[in-house]
Amino acid sequence: MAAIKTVGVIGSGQMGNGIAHVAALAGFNVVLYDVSADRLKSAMATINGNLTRQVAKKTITEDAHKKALTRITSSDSLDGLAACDLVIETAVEKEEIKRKIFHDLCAVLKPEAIIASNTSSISITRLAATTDRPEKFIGIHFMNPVPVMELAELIRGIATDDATFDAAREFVTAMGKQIAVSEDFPAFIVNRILLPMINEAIYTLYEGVGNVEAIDAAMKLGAHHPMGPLELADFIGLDTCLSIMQVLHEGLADSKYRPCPLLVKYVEAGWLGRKSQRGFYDYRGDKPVPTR
Ligand SMILES: CC(=O)CC(=O)SCCNC(=O)CCNC(=O)[C@H](O)C(C)(C)COP(=O)(O)OP(=O)(O)OC[C@H]1O[C@@H](n2cnc3c(N)ncnc32)[C@H](O)[C@@H]1OP(=O)(O)O
Ligand SMILES: NC(=O)C1=CN([C@@H]2O[C@H](COP(=O)(O)OP(=O)(O)OC[C@H]3O[C@@H](n4cnc5c(N)ncnc54)[C@H](OP(=O)(O)O)[C@@H]3O)[C@@H](O)[C@H]2O)C=CC1
Repeated sequence: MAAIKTVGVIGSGQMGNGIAHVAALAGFNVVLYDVSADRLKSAMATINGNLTRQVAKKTITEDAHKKALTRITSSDSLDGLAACDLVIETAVEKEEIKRKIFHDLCAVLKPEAIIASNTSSISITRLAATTDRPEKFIGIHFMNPVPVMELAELIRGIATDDATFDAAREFVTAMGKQIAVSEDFPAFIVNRILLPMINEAIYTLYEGVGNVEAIDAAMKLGAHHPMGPLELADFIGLDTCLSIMQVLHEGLADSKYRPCPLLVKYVEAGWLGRKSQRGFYDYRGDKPVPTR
């Protein structure tokens, strides 16, 4: 298989901009695509801001910052991804949206290109089956924030061939990440363990066992988690948390994965966490204020 030089990233949200940032720093050419030109603009500003912070902290040089930026181009059309050797899909955690993206992407992509999904939970085998190249399809699941977290999970679908797995492993290693290989079961390893914990924290709030501050303080100070579970849920995005719990609940058919009704209510309200300025905390003022 030819070496990966140009990487496409679909979706320029928090994961998409993080993957583009780290891939460009690692020397890959990156084409960042999103349906919204405004989103692309703000993603480029976020990447520049995060690179600037790394320069200030002396983790990268100013030259590396400048070079990384020149390696990233943005495109508001999928046609912009035609020359990519690898495309990583990182749009919202909704299967029907991902299926449509893969359908449209296959029409423009060269036949030898690899397609990866950064999905948090959805079956790689099922997503691969919507493409014209299931043997060249793989799950590469980065963690948030991508520039900071050390891990990426690699998930093979039933048809993923060895050459694709090896190329993905090489790519992730070049990005400076460690790998955990997961079988293709709902939510893989990290989210199979992490999301039920977050969902349980929301039940703890729903049942009045503790308020937002008490629950987060308990897990930060009592279990040394870097963020409390409700703060982390806001950071991930409550829509994404709910989608992952729904995939676990449906995919494993076990009531222990039932999404907490309070999580459903927050998502229905459009209170999605940090990205919408309100979730278990309200981020519109100087300091986050608990909403319960
Ligand atoms: C849902 C899924 O599918 C899977 C997932 O990703 S689940 C989520 C996994 N992620 C986590 O669990 C994150 C848990 N939280 C943490 O580890 C930490 O709170 C954190 C690393 C995010 C921030 O740490 P902190 O100490 O509170 O903040 P801060 O001191 O400002 O930042 C620590 C470092 O991260 C960097 N950083 C923080 N946020 C960043 C961002 N969004 N982008 C780039 N760099 C960032 C900072 O520059 C800083 O770098 P140095 O160590 O070089 O100084
Ligand atoms: N948040 C997290 O902690 C993690 C998330 N993930 C996974 O990564 C993916 C993205 O998550 P995240 O970055 O948090 O989500 P965000 O909501 O931050 O970003 C999603 C982006 O995708 C865009 N988008 C929506 N529809 C399309 C489309 N049809 N084509 C292209 N772009 C589209 C959105 O645009 P608009 O807003 O205009 O709709 C938005 O810019 C999900 O699959 C998620 O499960 C994986 C690891 C960690």
